[in-house]
Amino acid sequence: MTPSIDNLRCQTQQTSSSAKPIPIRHVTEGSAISDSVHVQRTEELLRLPHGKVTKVCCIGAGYVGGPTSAVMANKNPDLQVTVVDLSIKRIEAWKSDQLPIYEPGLLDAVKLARDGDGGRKPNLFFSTDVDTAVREAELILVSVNTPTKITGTGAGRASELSYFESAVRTIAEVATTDKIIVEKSTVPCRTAENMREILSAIGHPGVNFEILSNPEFLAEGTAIPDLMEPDRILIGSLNTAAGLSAAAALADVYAAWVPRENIITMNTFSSELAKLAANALLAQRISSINALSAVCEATGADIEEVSYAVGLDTRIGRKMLKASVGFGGSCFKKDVLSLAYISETLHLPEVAAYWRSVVDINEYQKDRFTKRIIQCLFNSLKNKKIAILGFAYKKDTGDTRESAAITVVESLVAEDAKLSIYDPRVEEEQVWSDLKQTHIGLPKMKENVTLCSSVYDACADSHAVIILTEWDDTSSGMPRMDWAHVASVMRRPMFVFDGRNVVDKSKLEDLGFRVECIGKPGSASFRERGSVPSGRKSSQEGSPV
Ligand SMILES: NC(=O)c1ccc[n+]([C@@H]2O[C@H](COP(=O)([O-])OP(=O)(O)OC[C@H]3O[C@@H](n4cnc5c(N)ncnc54)[C@H](O)[C@@H]3O)[C@@H](O)[C@H]2O)c1
Ligand SMILES: O=c1ccn([C@@H]2O[C@H](COP(=O)(O)OP(=O)(O)O[C@H]3O[C@H](CO)[C@@H](O)[C@H](O)[C@H]3O)[C@@H](O)[C@H]2O)c(=O)[nH]1
Repeated sequence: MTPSIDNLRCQTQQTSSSAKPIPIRHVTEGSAISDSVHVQRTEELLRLPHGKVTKVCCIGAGYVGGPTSAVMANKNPDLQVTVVDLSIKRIEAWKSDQLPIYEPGLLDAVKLARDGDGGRKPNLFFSTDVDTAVREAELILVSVNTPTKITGTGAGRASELSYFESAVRTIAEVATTDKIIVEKSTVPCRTAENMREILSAIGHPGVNFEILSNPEFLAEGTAIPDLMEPDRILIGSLNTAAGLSAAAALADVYAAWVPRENIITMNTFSSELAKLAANALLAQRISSINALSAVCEATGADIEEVSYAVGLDTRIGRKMLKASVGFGGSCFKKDVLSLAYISETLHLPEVAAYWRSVVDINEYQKDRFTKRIIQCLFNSLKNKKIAILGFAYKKDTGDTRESAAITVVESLVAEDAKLSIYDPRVEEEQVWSDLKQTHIGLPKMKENVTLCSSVYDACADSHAVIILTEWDDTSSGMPRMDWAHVASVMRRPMFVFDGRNVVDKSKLEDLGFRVECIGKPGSASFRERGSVPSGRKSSQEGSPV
C-alpha cells in the first residue's frame, strides 16, 4: 500500500517521542525490497521509538563535519556534539585556534560551542577516540570523504566508498545500543541499502540501526551562512514507522534553527540521488555558460552580457552562470562522474554520456584558456616569467582540490615557463603537494615554480599575469590591486589573462595591458587602436605608469 501523507504524519506522531510531527512535503514509496525487509522488524522497532537526541557523534572532521557540527552544537546548547577523526593532526588543529580549514566565520562558531561563553557550557568536542564517541551517541553523522576511485573497477569515475564503509563497520562493531546513522557524505544512490546489509550482518544482536540520508549542500567559502540558513534540509528515510521516527528525531535537531517548512523528507534513494542531481545540475550550468563563452570569443559577443540577459528569465535565474577558467572543488567533478558511472552501470549509456560531457566541457575550458595564453605569448613560454594569482579553486577557501590552477600550472610548466604563484590562503605545503601529483613531477616543478608571499612580488618582472582565483577580500585581492604599480614592474608587452573576469578590462587597457578575459573579445585590436605604450623591458627601467 502506498501510504498517504496523512498516514505517514500519523505514524510519525505515534512512533516519535517528539511532540511535533515533521512536516512532510513530499514522500514517495521506498523500494519494495527494502521496505519488505524492514517491515518484518517494524513491530520490534515500534517498541523502541527514537526519542530526543542528546548526544551526536560526527565521524569525519573535514570541510563538512567540522562546520556542520559547529553550527549544530551552537544552535542546540543542550546537545553534546563530538567530532571524531582518524587524523590526530586534524583533531589537534580543531582544538586550537589554527583550525585545519579556512572558512569565514568558522572560528567564532567553533569557539562559542567548543570553549563556552559566559553561562554557556561547552558542547562541542573533538577527539580521535572514535569508538567511545560512537558508543555514547544516539545519532551518528558520517561525514567522511568519498573521493573518486583511483584504481580498480570504475577507476576515475566511481565513488570510493571504502572510508564510508569502514566508518559504518566501526559503528556496527562498537554499538551496544540503538543508533541512527546519518549519511552526510555524498554517496551513490542505494548506498543506504548496502550499509543496512553490513549492519545487520555484523551488528550486535538486539541493536537496531536506522539509516538516514541527509546530504549536505554547503559550498566552501560560504559554509557558515549556508549552514545557518540552508535552502532546505533533506532527510531520506524508509517509509516505515522506525524510519520516519528516526527522520523525526533528526528533524528535531535541525528545527532548533531551520524553519520546519524547510525540512523535507522523502525516501532514502531519492534523497541520495537528489544530492548528486543538485551538483550535476549546478555543474551543468557552469559548463553551459563556459561552452557559450567559447562562442562569445569567436563572435565578439560578451559572455557577461549574455549571462545577464538569460539570467533575467526567472525560469533560468542568475546564479551559477559566471563563466570561468573552469569549475574546481572536491565535489562537482567527482559527483558528476559518479552519476555518469551509476548511469553506465544501469545500462543507460546515453545518460552517462550526457553527464560526462559536463566534465568534458570543463576540461576543454581549462585547455582552451591555456592554449590562448600560449598563443598570445607568441607560442613560446620558454623561460618567460609568468605570475599566477590564485591557486584555490574559488575565493574564501584554502582548498585546492581539483583547482583549475593545478591544470593550468601543469600545462605552463610543460612549456618551460617560470611561474611565480601567489595565493593569500593556500598553504605552501599544499601547493607543492598538488604539483607533485602532476605528470611533471616535483623536481621540475621546483625548478620552474616560485611561491610568493605578495601579489606584487609575483608580478615583478613578469611577461604575463594570470588570474585563476577571484580573491577580493584583501587589499591584494585581484580587482583591488594597484595595477599601475604592477604595470611599472612588468615586462613589455604586458599581458593579463583573467580566468575569472574580475578585472576592469578597459581600465587595464588604458594602463597599457593587453587583457584576455573569458568569453570576451581580447585586446587583439590593440595595435589598430594604436594604444600600445612603448614601455620598458623590465622592472629595472623607467618610471611607473
Ligand atoms: N567539501 C564540501 O564542500 C562538501 C559539501 C557537501 C558535501 N560534501 C561531501 O561530504 C563528504 C566529506 O567531504 P569533506 O570535504 O568534508 O572531506 P574531508 O576530506 O575534508 O574530510 C573527511 C574526513 O574524514 C576522515 N575520515 C575518513 N575515514 C574515516 C574513518 N573511518 N573514521 C574517522 N574519520 C575518517 C578523514 O581523515 C577526513 O579528515 C564527502 O562525501 C563530500 O562529497 C562535501
Ligand atoms: O557561476 C559559477 C559558480 C561557480 N563556479 C566555480 O565552480 C566551482 C564550485 O563552486 P561552488 O559551487 O561555489 O563551490 P563548492 O564548494 O564546490 O560547492 C558545490 O559543491 C558542494 C559539495 O557537494 C555542494 O554542497 C554545493 O552546494 C555546491 O555549490 C568553483 O571552482 C567556482 O569557482 C563558476 O565557475 N561559475
